[in-house]
Amino acid sequence: MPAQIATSRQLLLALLILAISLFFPSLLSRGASRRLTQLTSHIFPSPTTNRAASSILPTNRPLPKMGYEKELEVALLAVQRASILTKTVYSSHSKGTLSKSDSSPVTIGDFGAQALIIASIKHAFPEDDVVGEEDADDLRKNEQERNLVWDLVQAAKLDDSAAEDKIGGPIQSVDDMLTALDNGRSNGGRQGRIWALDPIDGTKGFLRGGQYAVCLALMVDGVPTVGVIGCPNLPIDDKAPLDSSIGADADDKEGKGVLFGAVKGQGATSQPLSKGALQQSRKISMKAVPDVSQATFCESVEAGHSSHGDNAAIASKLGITKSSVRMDSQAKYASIARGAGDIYLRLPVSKSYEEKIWDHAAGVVLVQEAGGQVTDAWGKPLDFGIGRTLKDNKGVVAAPKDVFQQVINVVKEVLSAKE
Ligand SMILES: Nc1ncnc2c1ncn2[C@@H]1O[C@H](COP(=O)(O)O)[C@@H](OP(=O)(O)O)[C@H]1O
Ligand SMILES: [Mg+2]
Repeated sequence: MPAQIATSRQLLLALLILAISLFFPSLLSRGASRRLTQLTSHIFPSPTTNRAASSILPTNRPLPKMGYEKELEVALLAVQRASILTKTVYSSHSKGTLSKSDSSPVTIGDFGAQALIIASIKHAFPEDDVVGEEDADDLRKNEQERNLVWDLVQAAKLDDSAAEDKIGGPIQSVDDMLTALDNGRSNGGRQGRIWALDPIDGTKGFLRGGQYAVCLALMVDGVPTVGVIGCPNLPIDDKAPLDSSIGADADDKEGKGVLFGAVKGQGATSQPLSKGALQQSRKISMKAVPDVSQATFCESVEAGHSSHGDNAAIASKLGITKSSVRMDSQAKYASIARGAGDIYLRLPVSKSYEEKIWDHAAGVVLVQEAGGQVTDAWGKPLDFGIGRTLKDNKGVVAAPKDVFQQVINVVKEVLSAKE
């Protein structure tokens, strides 16, 4: 009761000061103005204020519902279903690999997962655009490959029929499958709702028997807003230690498969990536790093994707003596978001390479919502609104907010020394 009286008094006081500030702004001292901000933020807490506090202190309370519930649910189910397909291909001997025009590999798993996810999005949100990594050109030319993908697409189903219905049920025909694949050709942009999809991120890891991820993000007016990542080969246990074996022992399926989700302003979660209904998710957050020299940093397995030499120089300047954890795909973002690792370094190898939006959008939402910060290697915000690539950015650095500045200063030092 006394608390209620105090709150209504505070409310009256805030309204009074607000009225003065509107009609007689010059009468308001800086102190009164600060008090007004404190009072209003206490009485009407903003989602951002809540997020900053909750990202440091993990809690088991359910996340507040503040919009994008349907987008998150559809994305989680779509990624869950596509992951069933990718797991089938992962465990089969032949992965139907083709070489793309940029000589990077693509498998029947990439095509099948993209078709399933885009069909789900178009069922739930027919007006939305999709920037997908793949298209149907190769499948239209290659009947054998097309039939293999069609078999996979028909076989991948969620156990829960209500969940299947939410994402539109099975794709009805080969033509519908090809159309779904081709619906990923959007050029992206700054306006409206655009999904960024990487059906199998870390294809080289997928082929090697390492980590890979099914990644989907909704961007609203160029801002990554919903992010979902399925990691079939990561341990379910958020607290499982992250060491160099993470990218190598993926054959052992016991206790593996995680589905991560995040919505801007609402925090990030993980849950097992099983075939059944979505499970109770756990809130995840980045680990506090009181001493950066004790941090665990992650980098690509592929030296062609991120400069191992520059990453090592940065780690050494930060006093980090532990060797890096190398793993493919956005499993790196997911791993630091749940506090298994701390820092993700992706220093550019080639000056001309433009990072693709589908390689980062989902991971960025996850890390930001878990209490981290992500920029390019020069500390510039990543601009997802200029098209299919991050053409105004070079490289990527992700770290907990508390140590971010310290890390980016060293990254810039190492980059400047090379200029
Ligand atoms: N020269 C390069 N520099 C940076 N990234 C590159 C690259 N060549 C390819 N990539 C991207 O690196 C992604 C994999 O990242 P990682 O090394 O973190 O696993 C690839 O995604 P796909 O595997 O979806 O093609 C591809 O888009
Ligand atoms: Mg990728």
